Amino acid sequence: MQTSLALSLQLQQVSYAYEDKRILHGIDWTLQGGEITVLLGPNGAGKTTLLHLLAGMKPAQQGSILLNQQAVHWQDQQYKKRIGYMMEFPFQYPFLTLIEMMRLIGQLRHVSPDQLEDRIRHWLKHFTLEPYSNYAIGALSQGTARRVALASTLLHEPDILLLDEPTNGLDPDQVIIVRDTLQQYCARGALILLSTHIIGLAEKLANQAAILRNGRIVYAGKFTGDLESLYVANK
Ligand SMILES: Nc1ncnc2c1ncn2[C@@H]1O[C@H](COP(=O)(O)OP(=O)(O)OP(=O)(O)O)[C@@H](O)[C@H]1O
Repeated sequence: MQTSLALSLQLQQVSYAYEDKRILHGIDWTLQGGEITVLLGPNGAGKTTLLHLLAGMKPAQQGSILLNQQAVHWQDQQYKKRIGYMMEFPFQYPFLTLIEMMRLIGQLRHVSPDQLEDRIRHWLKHFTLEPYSNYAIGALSQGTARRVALASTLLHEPDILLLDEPTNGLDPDQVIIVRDTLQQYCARGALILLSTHIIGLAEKLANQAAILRNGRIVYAGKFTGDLESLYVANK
């Protein structure tokens, strides 16, 4: 993982609209490496749109995104190499086997051939996916497919992880594994931002929260303990 002591990701006056429908309104917000931040907000608040902008899937229409104080272009390949983005509904080729798909993603993310097999083995073991190695992706349960998506996201060792509702469909054992994995990954200096509707997970996982309502950040900062009250108080 490429880690820098002062990893920071900053949004300055970032706005976005779908045609004439304004979704994000002049967002100013800074995220730091070595921290897990949860992004909370009601359905339609703009969480996924915000993650898309940070992942470089589309450009901010106004404002800038800065990595370590340097503005980044949304198509900057050096920036994208550092990003691991897991979508809410990850695209997976249903006809490839699990191992074939991980090899494909590893190659697309430029993992060197001499490291790729070791990393695949590591993450398959970590997420108890080994028994499914030769299953077609389309035959996996929702929770198993989601673990595959997370393992694939980590293959190129990104130092910025953006995760859209990563624990949807996982059983409690797997939620705990994902939580512990993200905490260990963060301890290596990574910057982790995830959206979730599960307050209990957010409380156990993160120490930073942001609340997005109607395209505006109404709270951003540290929290301890009762996140539900903080959420309700920031309407
Ligand atoms: N491609 C699109 N074209 C037009 N409108 C869109 C598009 N994608 C999202 N929207 C609208 O933008 C708004 C914000 O959507 P977004 O998915 O970012 O919200 P969200 O906070 O992630 O919601 P949820 O919690 O339901 O996943 C919603 O009103 C949605 O309908």
